[in-house]
Amino acid sequence: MAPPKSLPNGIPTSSNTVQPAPAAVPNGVTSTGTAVQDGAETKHKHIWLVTGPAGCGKSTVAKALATHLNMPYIEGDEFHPPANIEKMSNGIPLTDADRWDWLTALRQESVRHIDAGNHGVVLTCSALKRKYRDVIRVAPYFAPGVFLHFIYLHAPEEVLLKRVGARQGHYMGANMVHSQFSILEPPMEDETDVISIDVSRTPQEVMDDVLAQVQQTMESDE
Ligand SMILES: Nc1ncnc2c1ncn2[C@@H]1O[C@H](COP(=O)(O)OP(=O)(O)O)[C@@H](O)[C@H]1O
Ligand SMILES: O=C(O)[C@H](O)[C@@H](O)[C@H](O)[C@H](O)COP(=O)(O)O
Repeated sequence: MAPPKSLPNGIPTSSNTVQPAPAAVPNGVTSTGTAVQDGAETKHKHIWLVTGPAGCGKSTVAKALATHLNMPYIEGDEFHPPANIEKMSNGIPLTDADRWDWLTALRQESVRHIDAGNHGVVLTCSALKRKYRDVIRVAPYFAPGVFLHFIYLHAPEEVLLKRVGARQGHYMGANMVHSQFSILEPPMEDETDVISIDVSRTPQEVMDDVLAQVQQTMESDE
């Protein structure tokens, strides 16, 4: 399939050029049953994208999942240009325009890891709006055969407010949480490449659920 039409910065122009998502991108993998313990066992390559608003636990979950699956981990926060970091540090929410190049960079970095021979990759990105998720959903155009899965972490705003408030040394302050919720578009039912996880539970409960659902996703498409 030809790559979608894109803007000069490589961003697909609109949803009518971003066809892939739920139906066209298979959501699972044939595995030997040991896939979750050893990702190298899987036949297909995977991008596991951990999403949700600030403080939902993306980094926490992604690091543990990457270790478990023996895959590289891409920390989305590290791919913001300095101008974005400065804005967020000053309590100014990013705009769509601020996010496009960042989203493309994350997609390209994921594809780069797949091209380099890794059997999969785990990355973090808030991906608050559906059109942001759609930017990543075109990854299989650039890495044919890769399967993309979103792991959407959700909890009430008050819970995340407390967690971001308690977190030390991060440019994203608690004053940014409300703006994240105000633009959040939780994945809809037709976004069938999404696993939803309630993160208002303990880290252990969250991780147990993530690993169970990841394994189930893989096995259901065997
Ligand atoms: N399930 C959880 N329960 C309590 N605290 C958590 C949980 N998951 C993560 N945290 C803590 O909440 C804060 C935000 O988590 P983090 O992984 O940085 O979120 P994100 O990457 O989505 O912004 C961190 O201080 C982290 O240790
Ligand atoms: O750890 C966090 O608090 C978030 O991951 C945060 O650092 C992320 O970079 C922003 O969410 C920027 O992107 P958005 O404004 O698109 O969420």
